[in-house]
Amino acid sequence: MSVNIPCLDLNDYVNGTPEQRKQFSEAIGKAFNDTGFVTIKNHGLSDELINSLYVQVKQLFSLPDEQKKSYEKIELAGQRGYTSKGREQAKGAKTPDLKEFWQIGQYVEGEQLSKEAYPDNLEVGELPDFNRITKEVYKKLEAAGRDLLKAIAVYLGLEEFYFEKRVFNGNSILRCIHYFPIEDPDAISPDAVRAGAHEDINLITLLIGASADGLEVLTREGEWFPIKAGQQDIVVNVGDMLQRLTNGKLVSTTHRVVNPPRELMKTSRFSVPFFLHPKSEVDLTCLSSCIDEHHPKQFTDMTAGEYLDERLREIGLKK
Ligand SMILES: O=C(O)CCC(=O)C(=O)O
Ligand SMILES: [Fe+2]
Repeated sequence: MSVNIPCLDLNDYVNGTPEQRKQFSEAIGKAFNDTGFVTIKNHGLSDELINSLYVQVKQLFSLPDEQKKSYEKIELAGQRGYTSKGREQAKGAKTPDLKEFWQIGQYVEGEQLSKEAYPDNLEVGELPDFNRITKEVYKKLEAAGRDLLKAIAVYLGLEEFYFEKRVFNGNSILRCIHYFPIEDPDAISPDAVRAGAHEDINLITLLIGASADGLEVLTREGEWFPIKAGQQDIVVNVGDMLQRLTNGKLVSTTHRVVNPPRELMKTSRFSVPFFLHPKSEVDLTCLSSCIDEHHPKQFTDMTAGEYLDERLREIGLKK
């Protein structure tokens, strides 16, 4: 099986020569056409920041369930604060994922946006450093994501800054996930997994190296390919919104997180994806440059907000 997930240097795009920038755009476009996944180095997050993030994330999930549940606001559909075990399942799956998570949304600046689309973030009263560090991580991943979108815009033949105003104050989410220990493997439903096969909803996802293996991507040949954990590089993949906008030219690749082997069942896994979303009112109608007689239009016209709403219902977070 030949799967090539290239590692690209973001510095080549941000500070590179015109030739390096062009090569970066071509390489990310090719990978997104091909597997839908790349890894990125020089993303702007130091090892120290990532280590302190994981220290905080582990502390958060080691709080008693009752305390965590005081931060669970069902009416926010999991978009802010805590989501307890058993609430989210992959689209089309019957059994919920074996995980709990905490979500942080946009720190809106310079304009008034509806509280319905942008509820206030919840702060963890017990862990002031968690709030501070996750905010820094949010901002840094958002900045890296905006640079990646510039390179992607160039690849698509759009103006370099096409995405900038569309993602400014965008509805992006930083999700801190705990895949809890499976104390008794025989007690769980046979089809229960850490994260069932799914595609991400948003434009692109930036995923900080997880604390353990388990992430797998589905190749075009229909085989599952494992992504090694614990690397300093950030894994970046295409989400359904970018696939829609590009009429399928860029592929939103299916991925999942499998359960650990039996001897590691009682261990936790932590991971922190950043889902980069546009503003809710952004139009996701397929770009006309991506439609022709060989590539007929595949998706109905929708705004990002409408699409997000539909998907949150499908995964059980919104009723
Ligand atoms: O935990 C991971 O490595 C991936 C998580 C993921 O795919 C998601 O939350 O959408
Ligand atoms: Fe995902």
